[in-house]
Amino acid sequence: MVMVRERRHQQALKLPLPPPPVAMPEFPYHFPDSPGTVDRLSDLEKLSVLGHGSSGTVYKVRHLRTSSLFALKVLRFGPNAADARRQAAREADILTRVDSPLVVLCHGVLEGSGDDHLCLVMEYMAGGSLHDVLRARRRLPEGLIAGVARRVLEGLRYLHGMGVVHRDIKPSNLLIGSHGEVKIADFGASRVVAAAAAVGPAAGGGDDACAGTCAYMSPERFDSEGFGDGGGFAGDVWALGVVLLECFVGRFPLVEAGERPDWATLIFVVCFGGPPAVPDAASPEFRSFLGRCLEKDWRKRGTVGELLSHPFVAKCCSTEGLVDDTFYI
Ligand SMILES: Nc1ncnc2c1ncn2[C@@H]1O[C@H](COP(=O)(O)OP(=O)(O)OP(=O)(O)O)[C@@H](O)[C@H]1O
Repeated sequence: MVMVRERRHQQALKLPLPPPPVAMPEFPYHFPDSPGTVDRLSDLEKLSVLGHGSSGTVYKVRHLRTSSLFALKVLRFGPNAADARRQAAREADILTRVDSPLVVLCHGVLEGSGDDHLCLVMEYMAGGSLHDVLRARRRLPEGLIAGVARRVLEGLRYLHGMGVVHRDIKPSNLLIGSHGEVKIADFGASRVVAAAAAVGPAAGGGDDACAGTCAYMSPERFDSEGFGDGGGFAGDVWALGVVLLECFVGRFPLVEAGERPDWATLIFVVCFGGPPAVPDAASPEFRSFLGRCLEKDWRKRGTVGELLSHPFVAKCCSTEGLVDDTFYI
């Protein structure tokens, strides 16, 4: 094994290319075709804090002239401002490309008063995130999980078709509208790869293997040498599988209850452990679906297209129950 690894290192004369430079767009960024464009921070009134993330705070805001509600995501550039700016520019660049009811839309990208933060004016999602729902309800019934799976797969089909790999699918990045509709949010870790490569699971995953949240990372993102590089799109499918299993068991499913999913523990479990355990209570269809998402070899993992015709998601589409108490266990 050591010899094989040594030989692999000797052959690895190709260095990964540096990431392509991301041009900083001019702010305020205008979305020419969007009637809901917001181009001045002073037009927005802060109403409340919706949540905090690693890159900043999200506020619920009202547009003074139209009374429309938005979520204002304030990205703060800390001491490592150049990296954070590059990431924000990348996120803004992707947001300007996407336009789908399956994705949380952006209505403006604005500079704050200083140059230490950037504001994204996002579609307001009244139901919060899937993370909020799980915190309140702990577990979801299979019918709702199937609905979430279908929506996220449709969103991934749209994004992957445009060459966008999300790379951070997790409960707090799946937002819920007032009628329970699920949309994919947060493109801070995403990459655009060649759209032509997006038809299969084999497209490259980009430069920094660690972008996004490591808890939902696939084996090939933890160890591209051992599992083979090229899990960009397939990595989103793995993350979806972990999210759905979490919805079923009511806690992060890859470690024991009470154990912290730190980097070392996760590498051990994800790369060296067996396939994630699915409780006996899961139906055969759900079990089979999870097995296709959580296949450790990305080459054998289910593709988005295949999973959309899987019996588990083919029979149910509704996610209305995410905002309706009577649906819960
Ligand atoms: N468009 C939105 N509408 C309603 N609530 C939102 C919206 N965007 C974010 N939120 C809320 O704000 C919280 C923080 O979002 P944010 O994207 O900053 O961080 P995160 O995804 O939770 O974590 P991190 O960015 O560290 O991975 C979310 O969990 C969600 O509850």
